Formats: sequence, structure tokens, C-alpha cells
Amino acid sequence: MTQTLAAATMAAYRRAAGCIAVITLTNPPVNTLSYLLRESFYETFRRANADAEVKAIVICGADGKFCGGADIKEFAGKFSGPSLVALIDDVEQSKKPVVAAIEGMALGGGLELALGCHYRIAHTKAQVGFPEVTLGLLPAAGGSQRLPRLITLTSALELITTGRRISAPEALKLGIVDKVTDKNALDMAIDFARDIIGKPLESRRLSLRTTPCPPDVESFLDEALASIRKHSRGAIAPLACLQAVRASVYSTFDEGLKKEQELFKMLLTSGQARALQYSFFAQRATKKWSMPSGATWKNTSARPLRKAAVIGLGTMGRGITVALIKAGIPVIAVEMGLKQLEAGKTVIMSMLEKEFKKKQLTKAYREMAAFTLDLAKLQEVDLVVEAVFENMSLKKQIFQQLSSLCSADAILCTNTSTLDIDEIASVTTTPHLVVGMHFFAPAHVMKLLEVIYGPRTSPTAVATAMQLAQQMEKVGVVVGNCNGFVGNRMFKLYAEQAYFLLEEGAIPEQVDQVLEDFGFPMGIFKVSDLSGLDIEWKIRQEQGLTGPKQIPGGSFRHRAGGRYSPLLDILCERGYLGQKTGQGWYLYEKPGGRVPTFNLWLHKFLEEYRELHGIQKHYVGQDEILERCLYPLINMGFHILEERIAASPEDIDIIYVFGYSWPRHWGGPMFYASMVGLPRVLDKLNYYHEIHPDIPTLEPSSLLKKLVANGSPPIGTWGAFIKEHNSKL
Ligand SMILES: C[C@H](O)[C@H](C)C(=O)SCCNC(=O)CCNC(=O)[C@H](O)C(C)(C)COP(=O)([O-])OP(=O)([O-])OC[C@H]1O[C@@H](n2cnc3c(N)ncnc32)[C@H](O)[C@@H]1OP(=O)([O-])[O-]
Repeated sequence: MTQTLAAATMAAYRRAAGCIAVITLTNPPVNTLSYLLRESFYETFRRANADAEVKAIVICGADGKFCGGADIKEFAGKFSGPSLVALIDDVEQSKKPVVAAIEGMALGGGLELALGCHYRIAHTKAQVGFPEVTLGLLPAAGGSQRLPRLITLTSALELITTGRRISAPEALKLGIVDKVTDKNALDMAIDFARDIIGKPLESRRLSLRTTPCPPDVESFLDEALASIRKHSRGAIAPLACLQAVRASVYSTFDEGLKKEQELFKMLLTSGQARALQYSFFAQRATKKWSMPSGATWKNTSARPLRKAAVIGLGTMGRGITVALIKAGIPVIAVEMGLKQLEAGKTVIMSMLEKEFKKKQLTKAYREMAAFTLDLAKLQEVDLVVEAVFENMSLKKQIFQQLSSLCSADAILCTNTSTLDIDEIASVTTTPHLVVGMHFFAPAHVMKLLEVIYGPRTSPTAVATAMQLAQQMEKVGVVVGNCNGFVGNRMFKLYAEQAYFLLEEGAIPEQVDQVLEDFGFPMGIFKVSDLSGLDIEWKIRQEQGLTGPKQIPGGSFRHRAGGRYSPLLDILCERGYLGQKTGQGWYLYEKPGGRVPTFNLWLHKFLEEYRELHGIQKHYVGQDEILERCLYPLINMGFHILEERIAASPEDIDIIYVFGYSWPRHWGGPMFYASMVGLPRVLDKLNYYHEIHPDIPTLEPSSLLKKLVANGSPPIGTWGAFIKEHNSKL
């Protein structure tokens, strides 16, 4: 077996305490089990086993990280090098005790390697788990067979079907690791290995055990199947994981391993696995942000943040305050009126207390929130987040005041979800320090943060906002300034089409069922009822589409140069605002009710509405619902890439996965388009545009047409076409 120099050092070998061989997995940044490392490990482990002076072996990872698992990048290519299954079998069958010293993480193949060892010592801060299911896969190196033989079937099934990562203390409680230390795990492992030299190892070889089962294991597995079917929302990997674990109950180890391999091969080639692995790397790519000016994450440094302020303690302001304090940043929370200030304070302190009880905060949080009516107190803060009512003149008024009261280098952020960042910046003396930080409700829970730069926003302001996103453990995505930015601008078309489908013959239940079968946790009409129909109604009024500020010249069903559906306005004018009023697109048992039921009034109203406006009703099928709701949204994604509002399709996809609950096993709108096939998306848009010429957003974008004309290149290469496309613009 050939071995390159690089490979030779990836499983470094040294002796410790005289008779202990220490093998260090070395493949930065997270010591993944790439084929080069596997090659090196194969040689090094044989050397340790062959060395007569060696009485025991310890495996550890370089840089305080045991192993991040298999190299995900290798899944796209042809498999090569020694198989991980065989390597782990070598470890388990070793006549010399093998101890895993786990620091940092042992995930996926990394945990499988540790389970092949006879003992596992972990640092108290380490995490272990089988995240394969989150990549559309399953543990494929014996993990689905060894873990159920080591811990209870219930816990093994939960960890494998959810991909949950657990702390070392929890792993100790479950029996996955044998000892936990807050000192150096490697030193402890070496001492431990020396103490067990000569001890029998038979009972420590997991493949020789049988899986301990709860009484009536069959109904336990059936119940698990029903629950997974209910919660996986169309994802196939969790079901395959269950099948693999089921094999650990009813088959020998080798038969179970064979089943595991079969299932892994099936999943590996599935679109879902490709989508989930794309999403894994796309999420990490958002950290490597860039601006059209050439400023990037690499050449721009962020400002330190010692103290922040939040203005407006409504729903969003409260969540943002809690998110900042959870990130360890003291906050001055500001309101305009005493009543609102007291109300905000009460809610924020109880939210913080809840986080404290969940051990997400230390009791020091009580000193980290200050409440005031006095904007002058903001002289001492490094960053301000404005979260007041979505009204341009109110926001401009506040930014004017901030500009005169805050220090000259304070970063001024607005949580607007639609308004023009640059217009807000225009009233300040430091427009280069104005940046959009668009949080999603609930702001202390939702991971996504759109960081919006205007034409005058400085890279430093963007870098500081992105660093804050990381500090708040959020997924920050840098986007350009336009109406609705990326997420809401695309979402508007998704909602618009859903309303048109109601006008043309569908009912909310029908549309929502198709979207939930696709994998969304909630259909568009249930989401609208949950957030309140008036949210969108106010934005429509602010945009002059309806209400007192309506721009003259439109008609009842045509405004702003295209078809317009006033259905939502009509419901709002009648006070049907959704859950909060007990009636919206659905009916609820009472105001604030959560359980949607048929709204017969609405069904009857839709019939009358169609008749009144001479709308020819037609049968609206599942395909039409999915295509009309998703393809215009995707098409707008292509416009957004053309305009460089988003730097890459990955950014758009991560915005949708983390901000709009787009089913991750479809990768995101742009990746989904590449899965469905760009020619199909283009054809369907052309088809629907022909039928509905008064809906301009159905007209395919020129970038989409260009990509199809160039043979629909893989999503990873669209960047080149976007560049070329823009250079011609
Ligand atoms: C046979 C077996 O049964 C099966 C089938 C498998 O084993 S499947 C594989 C199962 N393993 C996983 O699912 C673990 C995935 N990784 C993580 O959860 C995290 O990475 C981390 C380990 C907790 C570290 O977090 P971090 O925040 O410190 O750094 P990072 O920014 O995330 O990562 C740092 C850099 O490392 C890259 N990276 C991390 N893990 C990787 C992996 N498993 N494969 C390839 N690259 C990986 C990542 O893209 C980034 O690259 P770049 O952006 O710098 O170019």
C-alpha cells in the first residue's frame, strides 16, 4: 500500500510511559477521517500492534479535537483508501487494550472509531454524537450496530435518528464513555491504559455483544417508526436510521453491518443527502462574506463591542435584548413611554430568568440589562439596534437623534424588515456606520440574521454586525439593500401566488397541505394566521398598495403594474387578523387559539368573490400549487443574484433554511431548482406567464435563461455566469 509523506504523518506515532503507543489523528482543522488519514492510520496501528514493547494503545486527536468524522467532501467522489469499517474492526480485535482520549469532539466516524476502542476517556467539555442523519446519511462504520449494543436501545435510537450531539457528562451517564475529566484527557487515557494492561478484553468488544432490548421491543420499534414518520416531514434518512438500528436487534453484528452498508449506499446517492451536505457547506460559506466593493471577511476587522442598546421593546426588541445578553453583551434598553418601558422590562426579565433556569445564562444577567427613557444614556454604547414600529419617518426621527447623541464611532443598526437602509442612514452624520440587522421572530430563538449594507455602509460596520451574529450563535448572511432584502423580497412572491390560487379556485387547507407535504412545518396560510395578517397589511399600506396612502391609478385587482390580490386587505378590514382574533384564513376556538379549523365563512366568501369579480374558477392541483408557490420565489432569487444583492446561491439557500423553515433536505430554493432542473423551472414559469400575462413576476429572469442556455451548470459554478452576466449589464 503506497503512502505519501503527508499521509505518513496524519496518524502520528509516539511512545508514552514506556509501553504505551500514542496515535494522534492529525488532519486540520477537525481531523476528519479522509482517505489519506485512513491510509496512515492503517500503517500506524499495525506498527503499534506489531511492536512487542507496546502493551497498550491510546488514540487521540491533534489540537484538542479527537475527530469530526468522515470527510464529507469525499462523499461526492469515488471511494478510495482503506475502509473505515475494516480499520475499526482492527482496533476492536486488537489483543492490546486500545483507549480513545476524546477532546473537543468525537462525531460520526470519529465516535464510531471510539466505539471500536475498548475504553473511552473524555474531557468534560467534549461533545459526542452521530450527526450523519443531518447530512442525509446514517452511521456507516458500525455505529448503528455498536451503539445499541453499548447503551439502551431507546437512547441509541434517539441519538442516531436525531443526530443530537451530547456533552461528555451526558455520555458518561448513558455509558458511552467510561471516564470524564476536566484535566488533560490524553494524560488520563495513558494512565488508564497502563492500568488495564493484561485485563481481559473480550467483554469490551461491542461487536460480540447482543443488543439489550426493552420488553416488547417490536411495539417499541413500531411506535418509534410512527413518531419518526410524523416528525421527519419527508426526510428519508431518519427512517433508514431506524431500519439500521432495528437490524441491531434482530440480526448478528455482521448481518447488521451489511444492512447498514446497504442503507448507506441508498442514502448516499439520494438527492436529500446531496442537499443536506450542500447545506452543511453553504452554512459555513456564509461566514466568508464579501461586498461588491471587494471588502471581505478576510480583509476587514470588526469593532469590539463592550455595551449595546436596543430601542423599542416590542416583540422584536425584547427578543433582541435577550439575544445580546445571552451573548454576554450588557444592554441599555430604551422605550419612549414609561408604560411601554415597564411592560418591556417585565417581559425581558422573565425571558432572561427562563434562560437562566435553562442554564443558558449565569445569574450575572441581572446586572446586564438597564432600562431607560433617556436616549442621552446611549453615549457610552458601541452599538445600537433600533427595533421600533415599521415606519420610515419614525425610524428617521430616531436615527437623527442617535446620530447626535451616540459616540461618533457607534455602529447604528436597524431591525427593519423591508425599509431602505440608505434612506434611514441619510439622516445621520455617520451613514457609513448604519447597517441593517434583520432579526427573525422570536429574535432570541431564530438563528438567521440578515446583515444589510447600503451604498454608504462601511465594511467595518458589516464586519462588526457579522461578528456579533457569531457571538449570538446566529447564522449571519450579508446582503445588499433593496425592498425586502433577500428573504422577504422572495417571500412576497410565495404569498402573492398563494392568494392568487385562492382567487382561482383553491382553499387555504389545500395549499397548506401541499406545502407541508413538501416539508414546510406550516403552510403559508397557517403562518400568516400565526404572525397576524395585519403585519403584511401594514407593509402593503406603507408601500401605498392599499388603505389611505394607496397610490392612485390601480384597480381593485391590478396595482403597481400587475395583478394584485386584495383578499388579505378584505379580511383585515373585517378584523379577521388570524390567531390573535380567532379568525383569519382558518377559524380558531377563541382569540389567541392555536388549533386551525375549516373557515366555512371564508370558503363561501371566496365563491362569492370569484363570482363578483368574474373570475373563472379552475381545478388547482398539487403540482400547480407547488410550482406557483415555489418557482416565482426561485425566479426572484435569480434576479437577486443578477443584482448582486446576494453574493451566492448558497447565501439565499441558508436564508431560507434558517429564516423561513425551508425543508433542509431540499437544500434551499436555489439548490432545489438545480435538483428539479433549471429547464423545468424555466418551462413552467413560461407556461404560467402565458396563462397569467398580468403577473410580471412569472417572467423568467435573464440569468435563469442564461444558465439553461449554457446547459444548466452545477450550482457551485453559477458564480462565473453571474459575474459574466453582470459584466454585460
Ligand atoms: C462514516 C460515518 O459514519 C459518517 C458517514 C460520517 O462520519 S459523516 C460526517 C459526520 N460528521 C459531522 O457531521 C461533523 C461535521 N462538522 C461539524 O459539525 C463541525 O465542523 C465541528 C466538527 C463541530 C467543528 O465546528 P467548528 O464551528 O469549530 O468549525 P467549522 O467551521 O464547522 O469547521 C471547520 C472547517 O472544517 C470543515 N469540516 C468540518 N467537519 C467536516 C467534515 N466532517 N468533513 C469535511 N469538512 C469538514 C468545515 O467545512 C470548515 O471548513 P472551512 O469552512 O473552514 O473551509
